[in-house]
Amino acid sequence: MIPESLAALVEETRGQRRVHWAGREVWLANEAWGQLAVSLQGAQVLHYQSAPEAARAAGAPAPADSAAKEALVPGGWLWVTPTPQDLPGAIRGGIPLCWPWFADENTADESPDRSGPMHGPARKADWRLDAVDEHEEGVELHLSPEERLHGQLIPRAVIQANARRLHVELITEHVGETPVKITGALHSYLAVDDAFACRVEGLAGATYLDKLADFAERDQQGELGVRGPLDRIYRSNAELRLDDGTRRLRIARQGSDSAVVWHPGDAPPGDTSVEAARHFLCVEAANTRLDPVWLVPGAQHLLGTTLSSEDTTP
Ligand SMILES: O=P(O)(O)OC[C@H]1O[C@H](O)[C@H](O)[C@@H](O)[C@@H]1O
Repeated sequence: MIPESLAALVEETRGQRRVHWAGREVWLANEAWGQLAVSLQGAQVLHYQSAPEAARAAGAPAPADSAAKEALVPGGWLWVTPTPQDLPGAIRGGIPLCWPWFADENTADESPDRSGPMHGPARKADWRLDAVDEHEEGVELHLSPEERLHGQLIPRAVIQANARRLHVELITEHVGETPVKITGALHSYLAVDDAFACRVEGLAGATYLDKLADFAERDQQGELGVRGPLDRIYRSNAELRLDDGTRRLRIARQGSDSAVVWHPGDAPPGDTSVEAARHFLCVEAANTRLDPVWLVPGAQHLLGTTLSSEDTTP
């Protein structure tokens, strides 16, 4: 579910190409296996739609969103705001890479006054496409930041897309001399019919920190039904299912013992209308204060997420 100007660029693509959208350079693919859009700002996947999903979605009506400058076009597993911030802001939507910290959790390690940017510098930085590995079944992209973002750590991103799944990896390599603590997230904005009619399965019985209640620790009673604003960090490495009543998305995570579920309710950030916000739910593969990673010199950490549809995956 992406803005119609981006959807039009994807539809007009035959094979692969680079375009400019919302002031960012964006790599597009429209292939037999499906569609993919990746912004080079932040190595951020903006859109993924498998060919089987496209066939099912054809003809679905666009959701009403009169407040937006342009309509959100249905289709795909990811949501992008129709009113993105100008550069150097980050685009709200798709899968932003939060690195090397989640929210403001260990900015203290970066800046003693905890003044580092929310979710770290990676999501606003320029990344370059180091390699595109195409094959009949899909594509694999490798990206790295244009500039050093940390004195001792180097991140890189791997994005794989084919007709069955979207897989994103954020790999951190320690090239320095002293141990460093990292957190982070693959901050997936998943496209849903109605955020407040969603069910997230796989978290029943898990404990969570409720960020809307000063990080109070609670237990998840039964499966999670989203009915309003929430901002929770679940202690869980379980595979999750997001059911919005129209489709079921499977969310697997690698190297992540924290699952963040976030929706701002009827008070979304300024770059998103209330109506547009009804069509996303964030379910994030994360490392947070519950499972920070201490990287030692020479070590690597991989944070990954794999999205697949229960309808298309055998
Ligand atoms: O507005 P952003 O900086 O993109 O952050 C959006 C959201 O990200 C995470 O999900 C956090 O748990 C939320 O507390 C935060 O509001």
